[in-house]
Amino acid sequence: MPRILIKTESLNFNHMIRYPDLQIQAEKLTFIKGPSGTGKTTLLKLLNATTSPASGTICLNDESIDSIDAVLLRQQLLLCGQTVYLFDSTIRENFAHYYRYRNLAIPDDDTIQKYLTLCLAPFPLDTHCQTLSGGERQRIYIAIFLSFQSDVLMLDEPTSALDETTSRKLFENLKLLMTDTNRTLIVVSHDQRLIETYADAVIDLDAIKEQTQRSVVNTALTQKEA
Ligand SMILES: Nc1ncnc2c1ncn2[C@@H]1O[C@H](COP(=O)(O)OP(=O)(O)OP(=O)(O)O)[C@@H](O)[C@H]1O
Repeated sequence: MPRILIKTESLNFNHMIRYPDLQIQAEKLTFIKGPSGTGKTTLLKLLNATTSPASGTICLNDESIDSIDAVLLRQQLLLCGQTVYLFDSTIRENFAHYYRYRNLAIPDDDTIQKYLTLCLAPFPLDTHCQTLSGGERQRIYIAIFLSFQSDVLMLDEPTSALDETTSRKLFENLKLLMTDTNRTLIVVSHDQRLIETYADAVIDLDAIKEQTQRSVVNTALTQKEA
């Protein structure tokens, strides 16, 4: 029986977006899709309390996130946003900056290289990030977040700067790693081919919007057959 990791109830953002009650399974890859402006990014931010709902509840393992320390919550539900923030320094220094910011020991070169390789960015660690392409920078940014090994990794549009082949390879690696390590991946994406190939579950906010308009608000979880 799949374990429910996250449950939302009567979630309302800014009296503007009314989410139906959602359930996200542990150790699965859940995609969130829907047209621009339907509240995909906002949902990720609500889940790790980067932003607050006007009303409604979010539970992580049956515990309200209101009773979880915000820093711990954000470490557990790590959000890798759609805007890539890298410092104008080397790849090694970028990892170091992010680890120092979190007061964590900086990983050794082999570990950094392992995550870069998983994210299809196997560049020398002394490469300056400002010399890299948009897609290369995006992969390095994801590698940094992946390396924190959070229980839940939330990726917002992780393939927006990547071609189809690179996107697929990245997701093959991500899915394998998260499955092997019993971790949960939640991904906002518009890429229907990626969703069809890799999703264990899909939350479609467009369908939700239509359901809401018809006042038939049900679970948004479309679970694929195992
Ligand atoms: N802090 C905020 N205050 C008020 N409104 C906000 C705030 N953040 C987002 N919104 C609004 O909420 C709606 C949903 O935004 P969100 O970024 O979640 O959409 P999205 O589905 O991720 O869109 P996209 O696919 O374009 O990234 C938008 O209308 C946006 O303007």
